[in-house]
Amino acid sequence: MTSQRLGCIADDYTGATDLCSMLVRSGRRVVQCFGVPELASGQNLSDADAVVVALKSRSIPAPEAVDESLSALRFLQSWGGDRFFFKYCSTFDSTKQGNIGPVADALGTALDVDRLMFCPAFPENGRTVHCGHLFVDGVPLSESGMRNHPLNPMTDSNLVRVLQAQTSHSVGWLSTHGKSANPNASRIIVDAITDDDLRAVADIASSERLLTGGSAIARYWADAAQIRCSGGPTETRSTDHDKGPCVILAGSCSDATRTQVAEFEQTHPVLHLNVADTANIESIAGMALKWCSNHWNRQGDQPPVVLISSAENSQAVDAARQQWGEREAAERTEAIFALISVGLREQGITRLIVAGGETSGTVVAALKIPAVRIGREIAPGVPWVTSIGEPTISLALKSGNFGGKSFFFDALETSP
Ligand SMILES: Nc1ncnc2c1ncn2[C@@H]1O[C@H](COP(=O)(O)OP(=O)(O)OP(=O)(O)O)[C@@H](O)[C@H]1O
Ligand SMILES: O=C(O)[C@@H](O)C(=O)CO
Repeated sequence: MTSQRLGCIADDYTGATDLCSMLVRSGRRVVQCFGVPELASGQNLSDADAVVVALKSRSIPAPEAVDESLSALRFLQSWGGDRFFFKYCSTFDSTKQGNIGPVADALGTALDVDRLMFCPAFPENGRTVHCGHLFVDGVPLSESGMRNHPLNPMTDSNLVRVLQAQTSHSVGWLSTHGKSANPNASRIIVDAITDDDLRAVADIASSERLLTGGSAIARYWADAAQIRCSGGPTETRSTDHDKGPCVILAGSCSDATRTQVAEFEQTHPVLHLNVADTANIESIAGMALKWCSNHWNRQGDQPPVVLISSAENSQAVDAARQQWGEREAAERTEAIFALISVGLREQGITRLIVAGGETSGTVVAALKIPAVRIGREIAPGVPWVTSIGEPTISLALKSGNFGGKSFFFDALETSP
């Protein structure tokens, strides 16, 4: 086995955690950094086989996404990365203005790579690509829930067309079963319906210096490219706060998270925030924190687990948007979750489960967590992680659409 190391750039926080969880499946040591670390930050990444820099670059203007991605690349090169992976969403979340095409092009130029493959498929989570078209659980992307996504509505399932709108390079597609269109194009959407297809794609791409895609291909590619594998994920179990109280913060508006919250509410306390409320955010957060501490003070056999949700149903979200406008309602919600997470840490809480990519970003930023080590997997694409630095906190950061109905119970069962 060679000692090649893998540097990854992910365009969102929970997407990055998803990628990490796939890479640890083969026994790699993986560290996820939130934002581009200072080169002299002193973080010891020397024992990592792969480092994933998580950005929040999915929905920002393309030139900014390019700058941040190139700065992440420079960091990963200085860390010692030999191969590079650009991770975006398995539903190819992007707009006509970008950012998948512009970022991939910029990384390709920086690494002197002419031909780039795009492999978003994640069969285990129902995302497949056939003849260049993306399907979610068998439904064309443009007919799936993604067509209504507030930031990146995906209204075209044909990824060749979607990517072509974002790059001046020619775009084609290729399947591992010998079919292709415009196979000499310099940007290739790769079909994959099963994990066997992904293994075949990984073999084809094994000598590439840069690959782009969803999390699922990354693991097979890392194996095929013989990326260093030091053996065994870092254990996330922390002895001093085992199984203390746990709080779930659900800011995701996805149907999957709503179903998970409803399931959890049947047996556990749930607080539904009213974001439309004109009270100031400090008093809304203060009320939520008081509600939590009341649960800690109750005697019981089990450590208490409670959930705070901001998006019980679409009416609650619509009401907040009507009151504050779309952007301000989201910012207000995020500010409330930020205050709650800081308050919870002051209360000594060391286990947090967060649903939603933006919400996870807000919580991690509020808690000033620079990086995490990856631990046990809860559901495909969602592991427990442990913060690096003091005080240590265990987190599960879930992409809105990930996990089955019982996700929060699964997280508690596998919890450090
Ligand atoms: N009641 C609400 N009113 C307005 N905005 C809300 C409300 N609840 C949540 N939000 C905002 O909606 C956005 C949800 O995005 P988030 O990325 O957290 O979840 P998601 O889009 O479901 O998940 P993912 O991006 O992981 O697929 C956040 O900005 C959040 O603050
Ligand atoms: O690829 C996925 O589906 C996830 O990692 C993600 O990025 C969701 O936002």
